[in-house]
Amino acid sequence: MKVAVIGTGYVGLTTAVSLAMNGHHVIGIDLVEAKIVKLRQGISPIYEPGLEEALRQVLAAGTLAFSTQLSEAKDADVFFVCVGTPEADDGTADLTYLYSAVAAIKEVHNSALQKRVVVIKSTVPVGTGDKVADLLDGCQELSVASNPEFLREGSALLDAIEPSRIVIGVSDPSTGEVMEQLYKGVNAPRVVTTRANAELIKYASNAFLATRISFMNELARLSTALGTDIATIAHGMGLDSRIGPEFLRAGVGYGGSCFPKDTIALLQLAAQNGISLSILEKVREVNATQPVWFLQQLQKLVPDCRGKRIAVLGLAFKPDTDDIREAPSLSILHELTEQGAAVFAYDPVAEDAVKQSFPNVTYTKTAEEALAGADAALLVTEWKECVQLDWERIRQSMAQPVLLDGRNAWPAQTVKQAGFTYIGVGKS
Ligand SMILES: NC(=O)c1ccc[n+]([C@@H]2O[C@H](COP(=O)([O-])OP(=O)(O)OC[C@H]3O[C@@H](n4cnc5c(N)ncnc54)[C@H](O)[C@@H]3O)[C@@H](O)[C@H]2O)c1
Ligand SMILES: O=c1ccn([C@@H]2O[C@H](COP(=O)(O)OP(=O)(O)O[C@H]3O[C@H](CO)[C@@H](O)[C@H](O)[C@H]3O)[C@@H](O)[C@H]2O)c(=O)[nH]1
Repeated sequence: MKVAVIGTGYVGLTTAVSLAMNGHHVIGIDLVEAKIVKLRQGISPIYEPGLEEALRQVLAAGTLAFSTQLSEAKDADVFFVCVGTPEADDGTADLTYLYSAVAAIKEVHNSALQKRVVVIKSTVPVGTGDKVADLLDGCQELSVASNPEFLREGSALLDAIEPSRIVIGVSDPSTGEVMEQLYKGVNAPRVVTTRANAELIKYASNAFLATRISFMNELARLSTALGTDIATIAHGMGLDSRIGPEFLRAGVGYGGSCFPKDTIALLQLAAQNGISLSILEKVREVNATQPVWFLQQLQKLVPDCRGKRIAVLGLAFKPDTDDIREAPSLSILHELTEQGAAVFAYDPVAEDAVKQSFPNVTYTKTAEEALAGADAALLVTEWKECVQLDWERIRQSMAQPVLLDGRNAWPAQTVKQAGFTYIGVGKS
């Protein structure tokens, strides 16, 4: 099929590459010319292991092309809308990009006889698909499907190729058939339902995952008070198949481009409908205070950070991405610099994104460099470069052997044996 993918961020780019790998003829569209220029050269504007290689393969095979002009894709059978839906000032999802993409489709699409589908992949509030259908009312051959995306940054392409499920929201069977043709050969359970259900499945999934994390983070605070080990507790809980092992890792809090904005958007959607999602409110509150709680643990060991050299390892909101949107590292850097600490930070790929906001931080080329001479070290993102370290050498290079493990990823026993004072999140 001929497919236009509008927006070449995480979702658009991985959608375009995976569809092209599946034999569709795909054209990726973005307003930002610099992105398109790079993409045409096989350079991915986002960092993810393996993504650039896959991009180059489909470019070479001729199944994927890029343009700034949607008119070049006017013959597409399917228009994927993958533009951002960021948090507006009031916490609702800002649909400006989405509606302008829809207007562009309406303007360029080639009013042929065959059916064409506008697929909303962006995360949007319940009712948006119906509004888009209303906007396209005059275009008989265009129908609208909601097809939310569940990929995770860092493994986005793999998640697009092998999704956990394909959720398709449609209002007529023939649109469902086009979607089925599009995903032919993709081995994943299907949920074919209404657009509204599909839209809510997306928000509910993210809200539930965020809830698990905040539940474990709050429990970690109790675990610290009791002297128990949250990782062992999570393991014991996760063996129950009704609970499962995923998303039970306590840490410095969740970040990223999705959980923060999608939880507030869901709260606002509920409020607009007269419903209070009080559990979700707490989830956000716990997440906002988790970096604060973490720094209180540092205070136990370093009561006054003024003039102290503090190493911060990891800045991206999670490993294998250069995304720093809503990363817990940002509030940690802010607080430490406010307190007058001399902060030495290391991240294998996210340094440039952070630099502008924190010019007073010293950025190092290796984790070892950040740790040398430090009075304490904080693990904020569990990059392998920040976790697999020669602890004997680090012990000798640090001014004070103090480790605060914000991801429970350092080997607690090993570092203690090497002479470090170690504190994790909900474990000591
Ligand atoms: N990032 C994720 O992991 C993820 C996962 C699942 C769902 N989502 C959802 O998918 C959507 C996109 O997320 P993202 O992270 O890829 O966003 P992004 O902001 O990284 O990328 C969006 C891209 O769309 C482009 N764009 C905006 N308006 C356009 C237009 N009219 N025509 C062409 N291009 C246009 C922008 O220039 C940008 O490159 C959001 O709704 C998000 O919530 C994101
Ligand atoms: O047990 C855990 C798991 C994750 N995290 C943190 O949670 C955040 C989000 O992680 P993850 O969900 O892996 O990354 P995202 O790429 O933001 O993916 C989420 O958000 C996407 C955008 O909507 C969805 O598509 C995905 O299904 C959903 O997992 C990160 O800061 C992680 O460090 C924890 O603290 N503990």
